[in-house]
Amino acid sequence: MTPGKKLEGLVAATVTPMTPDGQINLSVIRKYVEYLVSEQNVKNVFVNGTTGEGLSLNIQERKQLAEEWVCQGKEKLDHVIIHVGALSLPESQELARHAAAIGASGIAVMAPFFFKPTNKDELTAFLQKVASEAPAVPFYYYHIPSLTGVKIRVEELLGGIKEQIPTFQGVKFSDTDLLDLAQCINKNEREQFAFLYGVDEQLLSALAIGADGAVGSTYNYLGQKTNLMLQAFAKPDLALARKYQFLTGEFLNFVIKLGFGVAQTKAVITFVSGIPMGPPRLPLVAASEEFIVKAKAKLDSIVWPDGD
Ligand SMILES: CC(=O)N[C@H](C=O)[C@@H](O)[C@H](O)[C@H](O)CO
Ligand SMILES: CC(=O)C(=O)O
Repeated sequence: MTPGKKLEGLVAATVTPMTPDGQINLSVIRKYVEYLVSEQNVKNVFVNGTTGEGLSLNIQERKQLAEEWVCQGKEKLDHVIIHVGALSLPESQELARHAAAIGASGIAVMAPFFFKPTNKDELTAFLQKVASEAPAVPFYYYHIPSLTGVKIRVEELLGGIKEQIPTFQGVKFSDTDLLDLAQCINKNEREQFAFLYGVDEQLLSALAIGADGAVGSTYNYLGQKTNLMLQAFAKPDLALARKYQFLTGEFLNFVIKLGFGVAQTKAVITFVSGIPMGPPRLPLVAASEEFIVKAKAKLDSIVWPDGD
């Protein structure tokens, strides 16, 4: 891992491999790391988040997964970010201390979502109590209002945040409100925060407004294609960049209509990578055979540009 390097480009939100009987399967993580680096050209991971079913795992499992990712990623990955958010503050603090102790390159926290913070000060207080347990580890806020129900605008949250949380380093922004994202970027130019977008199907729009990169589930299997989109955008060859976004969007639009969530993501990564990611944990249920057949046919049917 490369400490101090600003987080940018693509970050894969990893799934948690499970055995058919529902235990976490640490044994495939070494291969998973190799696959991401060599097949997808993705060198950053976000572990135990939404895609990783982090909130469906117990503390012990979350620690074991964090350790395995840091250990396997040490030589091969640039950043291993561990999501340590939890409903219970002491649990979240324990996970933050653990992530620091094992040498994670960053930690992220989503807003607690059963009893919810109702304003910026309450949310900041919670985040501060977690971040301060890992005083040498870059801290990211994970904004995902569609799942947490916490709709406090990030623009508002960021005002003065460095004073409260000196390790604050950026935001994983999983919302479609690009006005909020734009204001965050515009108002925090001096801070060197990383803004990582989390709605993969519209990443290009976020790049246009200044996002530094992206964290998402689809970079597990569309990472290489999305990297070509980033290159086209940087060139800039907007027509080519749009072509990539249209095509990744064509796949996502198709699977979203079939019903697309973490279970289906696990199935897609399994057939693309050949690594068995296993079933999800209840209340999620495994993707159907019919979904797998249709999704695979769709992905195979897409004709990608040459990329140069
Ligand atoms: C709600 C959710 O899981 N969002 C993911 C990350 O934030 C995305 O990567 C989506 O899985 C992706 O954009 C496909 O809809
Ligand atoms: C998508 C994402 O970042 C997550 O799974 O947490």
